[in-house]
Amino acid sequence: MVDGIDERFAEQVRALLQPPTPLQVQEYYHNLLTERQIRGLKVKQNVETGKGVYADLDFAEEDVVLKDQMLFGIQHSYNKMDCFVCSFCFRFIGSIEIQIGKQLYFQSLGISMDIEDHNGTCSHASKASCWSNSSDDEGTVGAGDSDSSEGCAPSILGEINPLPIEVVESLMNGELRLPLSGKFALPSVVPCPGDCGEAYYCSESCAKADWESFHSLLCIGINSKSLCRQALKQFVEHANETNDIFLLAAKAIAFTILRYKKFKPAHCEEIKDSAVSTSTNLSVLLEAWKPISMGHKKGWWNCIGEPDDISKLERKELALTSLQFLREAMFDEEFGALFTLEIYGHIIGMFELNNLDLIVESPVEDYIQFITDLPDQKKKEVEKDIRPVLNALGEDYTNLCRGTAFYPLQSCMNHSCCPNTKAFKREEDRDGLATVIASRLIHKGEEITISYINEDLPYEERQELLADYNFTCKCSKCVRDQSHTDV
Ligand SMILES: C[S@@+](CC[C@H](N)C(=O)[O-])C[C@H]1O[C@@H](n2cnc3c(N)ncnc32)[C@H](O)[C@@H]1O
Repeated sequence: MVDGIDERFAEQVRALLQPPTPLQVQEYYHNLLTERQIRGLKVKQNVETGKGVYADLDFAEEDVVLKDQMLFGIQHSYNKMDCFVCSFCFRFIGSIEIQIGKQLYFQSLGISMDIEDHNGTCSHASKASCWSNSSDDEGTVGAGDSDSSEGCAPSILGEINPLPIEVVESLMNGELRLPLSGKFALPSVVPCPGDCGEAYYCSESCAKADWESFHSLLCIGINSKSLCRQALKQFVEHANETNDIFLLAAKAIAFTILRYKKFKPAHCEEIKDSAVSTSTNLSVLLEAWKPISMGHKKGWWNCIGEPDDISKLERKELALTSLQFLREAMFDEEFGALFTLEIYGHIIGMFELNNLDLIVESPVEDYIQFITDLPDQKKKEVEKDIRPVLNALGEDYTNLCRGTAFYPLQSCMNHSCCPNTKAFKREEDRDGLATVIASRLIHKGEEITISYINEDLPYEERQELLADYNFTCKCSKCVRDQSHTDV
């Protein structure tokens, strides 16, 4: 596939894809852990498994080992119709009424959909799917299990019965209040400073952070800093129709450009060089790219996909179409290497090898559970107001924000089929942070491991799945299972 830009920027691309030295790795993660005030962890490299995270103190079973803030994350486009969340930190925003109203609105248009968890590394139980549709008398509530991570809430949802559109609209615009919803107050909605009507936030600080880190270049609103908003719209449409991982790759590119622009004046000042040379530009670009340079990566077309996945050539063609829209929207010769197919493919490949499913539980579920658990008399009082809304929601009500995200520390954790931690959201984890919990006692000095797959599968199936990550697992369980297979 001929691509002139790739040839022109070949040298810079080589520099960007050069793996960091052990010293650079050590420095980067030391600074990251210090800045984020994360205690008890170290990142070290070893010859066999590359970077890994190690315990720097003892952790008891169930201790939180890490809460990791993502570098790049997106909510899946199909999920935006069901869950209204902050575009930066992924907390639910607005109000219970807005959440329900939006979902009912898209449901009424026939375009709401939920796609169940797929092959992610983060195990999480969706309660919505196991709610029974108890259409019996109002007010009768079973003594259900209220454990949010596993139990099935006793339902007071009735037959599906759509609400008139005026009622749905009054939920969305705040005119209609649901009983006792004030107990589940959510942050007010802050609109995008670029006025795109696509991104919303839980606070001014999230809006600012998103604008400065990514969104100013990716916004399709009137204050966008991109070169061509039309091309951006086409880029987004293409990504939504094909693979929304392109939206995440665009975030990684925008992030690097914005850092480049921020670092460059200071860098030029430092070297007192007004006629800035190509090598200066490259060193600024390498600095801006550093967080991405640390991620384990290979070209998207060289990642092994599912057997029925698209071919290498199809991946390249798809990525090139996407990249062409992005070039039109924000190409600049100064950091042209970021717009080569080689770099685009490696960013996507990095996400393929490292990403974690982004999952945040909805407060609407807490609200419905709360109503369900009310004493009979109180429930009878509120049911006449809430029953029509619950019946309109129906059983397929979606209660999870779903997306995908790249986390700088969690992505350094190596795999084991007998891991000592699990990536797991607790009841109180209601934002986009990744939470890693100790599943047994971990001693200082031990490597922290997670499982990338379902570790309960038989040996051959585990190795087959791990082939996607390009290694053969040699953990103690695999060594034991293999010796049994060999006998
Ligand atoms: C999510 S990254 C983990 C961090 C990685 N070691 C690094 O250097 O950035 C996944 C990659 O780490 C390596 N890896 C993870 N677990 C491993 C294991 N148990 N044995 C060998 N290699 C492993 C594989 O190359 C895999 O594709």
